[in-house]
Order: sequence, then structure tokens, then C-alpha cells
Amino acid sequence: MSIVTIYTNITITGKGKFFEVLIGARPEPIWQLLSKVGILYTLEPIFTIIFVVEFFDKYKVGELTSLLTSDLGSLKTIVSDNYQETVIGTLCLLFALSPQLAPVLGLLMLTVSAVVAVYKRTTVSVFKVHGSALATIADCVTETFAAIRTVRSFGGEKRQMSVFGRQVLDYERSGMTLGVFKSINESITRVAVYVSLMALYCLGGSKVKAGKLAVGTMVSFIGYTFTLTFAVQGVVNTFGDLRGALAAVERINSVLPGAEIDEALAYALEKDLKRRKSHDPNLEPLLANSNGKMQTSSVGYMSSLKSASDVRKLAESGDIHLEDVSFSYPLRPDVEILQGLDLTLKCGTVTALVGPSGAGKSTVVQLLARFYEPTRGRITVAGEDLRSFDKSEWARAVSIVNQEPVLFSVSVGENIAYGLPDDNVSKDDVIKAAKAANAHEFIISLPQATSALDTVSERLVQDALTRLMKGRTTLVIAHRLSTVQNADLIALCSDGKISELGTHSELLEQKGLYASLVGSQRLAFE
Ligand SMILES: Nc1ncnc2c1ncn2[C@@H]1O[C@H](COP(=O)(O)OP(=O)(O)OP(=O)(O)O)[C@@H](O)[C@H]1O
Repeated sequence: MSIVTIYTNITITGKGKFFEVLIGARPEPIWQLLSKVGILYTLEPIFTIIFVVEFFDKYKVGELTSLLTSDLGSLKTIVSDNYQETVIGTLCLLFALSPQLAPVLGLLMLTVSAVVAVYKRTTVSVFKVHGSALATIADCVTETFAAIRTVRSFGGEKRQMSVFGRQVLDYERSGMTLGVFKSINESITRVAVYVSLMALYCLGGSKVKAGKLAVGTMVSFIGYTFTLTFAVQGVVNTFGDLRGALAAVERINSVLPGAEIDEALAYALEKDLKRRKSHDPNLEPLLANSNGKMQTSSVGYMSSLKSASDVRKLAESGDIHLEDVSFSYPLRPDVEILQGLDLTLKCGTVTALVGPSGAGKSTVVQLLARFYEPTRGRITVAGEDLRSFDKSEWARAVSIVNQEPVLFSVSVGENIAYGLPDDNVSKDDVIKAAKAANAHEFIISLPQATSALDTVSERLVQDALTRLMKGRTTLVIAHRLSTVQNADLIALCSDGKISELGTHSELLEQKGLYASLVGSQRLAFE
């Protein structure tokens, strides 16, 4: 009687790439056969299967068959994480099981390999397009959230949504194309397998009939061919995809309940989208769930918001008051950044806001731009509470010029168009805006590169700003004394309040914090 034990010692540190399979010819002692059949190894990373065989009796076909049949299951389980290795390992065992059926198996392998090779060649570009479509979506999302303040200050939400929607549609299209390729590959492969199966039945059947092959051997042969080449592949792939998708859904679900919806902004966007006559197909997938109904809960209040023309009129004619404004950031509700701040920005004048680092100057700007609402107190424009203004319209009335401007990864022209109110901005509008910013000459000298904007003379930018500020209500936050001292009014912010107010000379005379900032050169000519 044969007593054969197989010890498997498997080390997997990655996917195997190079295999050398030694296949022995029968009949010969089992340990020799197994040592030749079973040594699979990869050079890098290491994938080694070592069979240690204890052999006490002579080799018998039937026992070998049952041994392979019973132990192959565990071997399959062990290596099933690595599909390629599974196939190659299984093939070795199948060759050992029945060299008579090997030609059919070879045919199957050749056909499948050819299909896979052709498929891989033809789908490289499809995969690339699909991958880059996904990367583009990721870039767009990263860029949008990194520059969310710029997006909001220009009222660019709809534009970003449209760009995102277009990219999602591109991704969907490339996914469909890829799906077609995958289906064709799957179909051809399956046809190859079924044809091979028929051939196996014919060939194997004739050998069984002639008494040259055991029925069990043939059944095992066919069974393993299918189980290991397709079922395992299909199940592993499907469950892999499903697991990934479920994990993603779980992550999304863990984030969504904590997200707060800015209802005023959501309402303004929906209203804006409805008002536009032009139909943007890129936005459709993103709005598919709204069914044309407002999603916001306070529609009554929202629909009483001031119209575009009212907002513009009030912004152009009225003073802006911050009245007893207190504010804490949502993530730090216990820290009050502004504590009853009062400030008036006179219509058409320049107010400079100065103060120590962390005093809350940028926070004031963010409240004025309505990135946040005051926790207490209110901001009024010409006596009207800012909360009664449509957020999108207010974004159009307010411009924020950052010290470090954000540029989106589109052309210079598209970056300029971002700040213009209409969706269909003409080239002339862009040129006009570029001229107003003293940037036209410089831009037309550029080959394509936006990064060279660093070389624009700061003087030119300053001149353009000075010109554009005329007649506009302006709040300047600056550390440059020349900018500050020319302002109509200087407000010093400290401890969340305005503690000093006046012109440059008045504040110097007060000999307070402003005078000491100037004295210590924290406000300085540069
Ligand atoms: N998003 C935020 N969440 C929580 N705290 C914030 C946030 N943004 C700013 N802060 C905190 O609010 C305080 C005021 O910040 P702010 O940027 O308004 O000061 P600043 O006067 O403009 O300072 P600087 O001159 O250094 O720019 C700081 O302590 C800052 O850490």
C-alpha cells in the first residue's frame, strides 16, 4: 500500500512573475515525479512551494490520482490568492494526472493565452483612458477642495460641478468601452473552454472506452480544468470588486451623516440652474436625485431672498456694518475668535484691517464673503441683513484678491473667465478683464505657462488694484505700511474686537497697539 504525505511550505511575498516548471515523464517513483512536477518558483518576488515527499511504497496510478484529488483542494485554497500561480500549479498537476489529455489541455491553454494576449494588447489604451479619467476626477476634486475659498468667493460652485459632471460622464463612457472589451474577452475565453471541453470528452471518452484511462481520472481532469481556471478567477475577481465597492460605500456613509448642508448656498445654486436657459448635460448626473424639486427645507424663507438687482444696488450704494459680531469656527465651537466686533466699511472707501497674527482679520473677511455666518450679531449692507441676500448673488458682488492667488489647471483665459459672472464669457470679456488687471501684455507674451505669473511685476498688480478699488467699498488686510497708511480708515483688530480706529496719523498719536506695531516694524515699508 502507498502511504504518501505531502508537506507544503509556501512563502508568498508578492505576485510571482517567473516560473520554471519541471514536468517529469511517467512511470517513475512518486517522489521523483512530485519533485519535478511540484517545484514552482519565482525569482522576484519569492513564491516557493516546497514539496517534501515521504515515500514508502511503489507508485500506483490510482492512489496518486486520489492523492492529488484530495490534496489539490488545499493546495488550491492556499494559492487561490494568486490566480496566475494557481493556473500554472494546477496545469502541472493536470499534466501529471493524465499526459494523454495534455494535447487538448495545451490547445485550451494556447487559445486562452492567445485571447488574453490579444485582449491585453488591444485594451491597454482603453485601460489607460479609463485610468486617466479616474485620475482627472480625483484631480478635480482635490483641486476644488484645496481652493474651496476661491471657488466660493467667485461663486464657482456651478462651474466646478459642471466640470466634475463632465469628467464623471467621461469616466462612465470609458468604463462602458472597457466593459465591452471585457465581455468580448470573457465570451471568447468561455467559447474556447467549452470547445476544449467537448474535445476532452471526445478524446478522453475514447480512451476510457479503450480501457486506457480511468473514468475518475478523466472526470478529475475536466473538473479541475474548469474549477481552477474560471470559477476561482471569477469568484475571486467578483468578490474582490464587491469588497472594494462595499468598503467605499461604508466610508462614504460614515462621512455623509456628519456633513452639514449650506441650505442658502444649495438653494441659490438650484435657483441659478433653473433660471439658466442653457442646458448643461454635465450637471444632469449630479442633479438626478433632485427631481426638479428644491431639496432645502426652508424654501419659504429662501424664496424671499433679495433678487440679483437688489443685491447689486445695495452693495454699490450702502455701507457695510458688522454689528456686535461674534464667531466661532464650527470645528472649534468653544473658542470665540470674534467677540462682539463692530466695524463700518463706508461705501466707496478703503478700510485697512490690521492686527497681530491670529487676531481674526481673515475671519472677518470670511464672514463678509459669507463662507460662514456670525454666531451672534449680524452683518448689514445698506441696513439690510446679509442673511436676506442670495448667496450666489452676493458672491458676484464681492471680490477677494488673495495674496497667493489660486490658479486652476486650465488655461490663463479660463482662469480669468472664472471670475466673470456669466457662463458664456467671450474672448473679448477675458481680454478686457486681463487689461483691467494690467496682465494682458504679460499674458500674451506667455507660451502656455501659468506658473510664470510669479514674474509679473507686483507694481503692475498694485496699480491695477488701486485703479479697480476706486469707487468700491474695500477692505484691505496688509502688513505693508504704504498700503495701510493710504487707507481712508485703519481698524486695529485684537482679541476678537476692533480696539483702535482712525487714520494713520490719528492712530500713531494714540500711541496704542497700532503705534507699537509700526514701531516694532511688524507693519513696515518693504
Ligand atoms: N477653519 C478654522 N477652524 C478653526 N480655527 C480657525 C480656522 N481658521 C482660523 N482659525 C483660528 O482663528 C484664529 C484667527 O485666525 P485668522 O486667520 O482670522 O487670524 P488673522 O488675524 O488673519 O491672522 P494672520 O495675520 O496670521 O493671517 C486663529 O487662532 C486661527 O488658528
